Amino acid sequence: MTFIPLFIDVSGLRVVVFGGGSVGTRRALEFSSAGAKVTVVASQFSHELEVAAKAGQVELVKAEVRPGDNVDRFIRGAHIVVIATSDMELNDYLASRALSLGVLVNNATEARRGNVVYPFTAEPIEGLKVAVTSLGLSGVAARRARDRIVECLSSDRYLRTLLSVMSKFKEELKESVSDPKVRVPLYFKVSEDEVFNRLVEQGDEDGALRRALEIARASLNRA
Ligand SMILES: C[C@@]1(CC(=O)O)C2=NC(=C\c3[nH]c(c(CCC(=O)O)c3CC(=O)O)Cc3[nH]c(c(CC(=O)O)c3CCC(=O)O)/C=C3\N/C(=C\2)[C@@H](CCC(=O)O)[C@]3(C)CC(=O)O)/[C@H]1CCC(=O)O
Ligand SMILES: NC(=O)c1ccc[n+]([C@@H]2O[C@H](COP(=O)([O-])OP(=O)(O)OC[C@H]3O[C@@H](n4cnc5c(N)ncnc54)[C@H](O)[C@@H]3O)[C@@H](O)[C@H]2O)c1
Repeated sequence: MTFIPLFIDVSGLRVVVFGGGSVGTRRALEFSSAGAKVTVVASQFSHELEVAAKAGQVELVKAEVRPGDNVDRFIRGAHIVVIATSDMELNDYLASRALSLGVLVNNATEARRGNVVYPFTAEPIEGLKVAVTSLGLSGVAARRARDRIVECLSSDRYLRTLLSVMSKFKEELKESVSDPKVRVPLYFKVSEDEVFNRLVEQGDEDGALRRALEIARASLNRA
């Protein structure tokens, strides 16, 4: 089994969450605040979910489900199914039904009995979004790894300046050079230039951007 990392815009997607306890609540609210249409199926719901349902943020379906029940009626039409009940046998059953219906499955109780894993994340650091997972091996280790990456990125002035300068450079180049085959080599050329890197290191955004544009102009004039 190979998991590849993706960042997904879930707005407008239909998400069905089985389980309305602490994990089901967290997932349902996160998907809902990212714009997904969320339905939670569970025998009991947290207070938070009831409040969210009253505010129209999630839909609640109260049902006691057993392995072997017809659960396809809940799953059909969903893009993503989240499995987070406290009944392990039921979770296995739900996972196998959802997988056989071709739906993306996030199994919060056993990562590899699903095909989407929920990573440890952080607020974007200067535009960089971090997500780390151990694919269920150890959440404790994955959380520590996330914290270390965040610490490292937050104190890295070079990277912060580089991101800001390169995004502006890219914007300018996209306006004047329509062919990406011409644009992209310029990004690499700039990122390897010693003077450019020194300016970035010094946090001189304006100077670094000027240098990048100079390099681009010189290359384009030569071509
Ligand atoms: C990121 C975060 C997202 C989220 O859940 O929202 C997340 N776990 C978080 C919290 C958390 N997890 C656990 C506790 C209880 C206390 C503790 O143990 O610390 C708490 C704390 C709490 O709940 O508050 C224990 C636990 N976690 C899993 C199992 C089942 C198992 O491992 O079999 C067990 C029981 C283990 C056992 O019984 O032994 C499984 C998963 N947890 C994952 C993600 C996925 C891959 C993780 C990886 O990279 O390996 C995966 C596979 C689920 C998935 O893919 O959906 C969230 C971060 C919040 C933050 O940012 O700090
Ligand atoms: N972050 C994570 O990914 C993480 C963290 C902790 C635990 N877990 C796993 O997730 C599972 C759920 O954890 P929790 O803390 O949310 O549990 P919880 O006890 O708070 O909630 C369980 C939910 O499942 C529902 N449920 C149980 N049996 C049901 C049935 N037969 N039909 C319908 N609904 C049923 C309950 O009504 C409740 O809403 C745990 O068993 C654990 O394996 C994952």
